[in-house]
Amino acid sequence: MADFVLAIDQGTTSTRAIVFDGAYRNRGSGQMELRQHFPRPGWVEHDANEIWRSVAQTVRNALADAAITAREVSAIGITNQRETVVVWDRATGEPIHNAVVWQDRRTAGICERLREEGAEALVSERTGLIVDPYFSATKLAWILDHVEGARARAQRGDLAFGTVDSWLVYKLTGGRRHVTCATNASRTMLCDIERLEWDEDLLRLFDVPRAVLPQILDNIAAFGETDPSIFGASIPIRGAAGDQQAATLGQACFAPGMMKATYGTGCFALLNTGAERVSSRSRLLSTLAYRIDGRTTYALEGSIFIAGAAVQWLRDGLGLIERAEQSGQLAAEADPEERVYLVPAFTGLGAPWWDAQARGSIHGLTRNTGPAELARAALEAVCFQTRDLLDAMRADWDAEKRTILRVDGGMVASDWTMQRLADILDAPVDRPILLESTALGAAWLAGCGAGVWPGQEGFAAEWKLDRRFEPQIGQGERGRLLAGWREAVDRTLTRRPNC
Ligand SMILES: Nc1ncnc2c1ncn2[C@@H]1O[C@H](COP(=O)(O)OP(=O)(O)O)[C@@H](O)[C@H]1O
Ligand SMILES: O=P(O)(O)OC[C@H](O)CO
Repeated sequence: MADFVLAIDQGTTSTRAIVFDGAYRNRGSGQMELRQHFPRPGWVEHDANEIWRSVAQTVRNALADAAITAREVSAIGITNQRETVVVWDRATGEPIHNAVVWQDRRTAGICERLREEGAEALVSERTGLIVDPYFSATKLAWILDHVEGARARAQRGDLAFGTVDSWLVYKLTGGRRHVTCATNASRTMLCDIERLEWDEDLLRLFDVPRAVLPQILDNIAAFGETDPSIFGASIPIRGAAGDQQAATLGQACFAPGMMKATYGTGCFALLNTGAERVSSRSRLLSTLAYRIDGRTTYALEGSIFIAGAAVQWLRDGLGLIERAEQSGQLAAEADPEERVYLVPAFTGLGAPWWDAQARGSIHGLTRNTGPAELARAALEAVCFQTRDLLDAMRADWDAEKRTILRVDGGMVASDWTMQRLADILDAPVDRPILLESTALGAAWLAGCGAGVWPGQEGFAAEWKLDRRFEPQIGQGERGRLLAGWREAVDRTLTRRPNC
């Protein structure tokens, strides 16, 4: 059997497919941008059929690029933007509404009401999440309430709900399978993350009929076989995971205490807490890292909404740079005596603050402040926000452990930012050679499931360091930097966090 494994990475802004060989080398890939629909302020939608077409096309392109046929692929692994909701008609396979994307805030009012009614305790106990429009449940209920006749059809069992993994498995298998993986289920706000079952109390709370829900599978499982008409031969789908969990796997963060952070447009950090489900006192999410062989591994997760997006703002908003990679060089020219802080709350602040109303601010401007100081402030903001997440994680779980952070995503190409990150965290930052962690994680699930790739230990042994960034500044300087950042955040928040 060939050891080629195909990863489908269906992200928020683009869809990618990568063929990996048994040495985890990228042997061919395809990528397509996805159109973003903003029907009203705060609303974000995707066309679910376009998502599917982009997957089918990028897989074909990746196979062609690798010069192999579907017959030579041992297995497919799927990873996806999480929380995004698709509802389709079981008879026709047609979505009844555009996919409502994780960023969509249309159900903010519903969440506010649920919080006022005291739903937070139940939601947090069963799901490890906080009541927020980010997650799937209220988006699903919204579709059922706003598409004519949908609720009655859902109750009759005529409609199916899925996160993007579920939708793709359904399409790939020619409509034969309606399943989801445990990590995606854990983000719906409908799943009990200890029993790994849909929860009756939550279904009642969010008014979701059980008949629309998919079956929950482990991250390595028999998800189905692709319909032979799609790629010319049937390929088994052996793995699936939400994209941040897949990156955790791709970074081989299998041991408790290991942590990864992915720096793309935003940043998502996950700390493996092992078999222990940690309830956060700092408003981090307590979520699934993965579920393999019927055993659940948990994680604490923190999300930063603006990471690389701050660099895009320097480029597109301020015109200070032409290309993202110039940001580090510009930041290095900043006057060390100038202390300028940017709090990039462009769309509110995520964990651990969760202040949706906060907006971005700049502190410490003087007549000497110029492009270099602003570039440094934008890159440092990503580092300070990561420090806030790390502090929250340490407060929640085993403060004694020395954390090593494994990083990936577009921003980690910047040596300046990675060094600053290590300085501000006061912890080493490890950048691997292979930066395709998300796709690799999905491929590993599938390759391991198909028996053509090694298990956790063998895979972890192959994780290779490109460069370790060690902290280089003293405690005094770090303390001054952090104090300045905390003051800037304090002045930006619109409400005090309840932690
Ligand atoms: N050398 C660099 N220095 C700083 N930021 C960078 C660099 N290269 C890319 N970025 C930032 O990384 C982001 C792209 O990363 P990527 O992982 O592709 O994101 P996404 O998957 O969210 O689209 C962009 O926001 C870009 O501004
Ligand atoms: O598609 P990405 O990489 O922006 O990731 C989105 C996250 O899964 C949302 O929770």
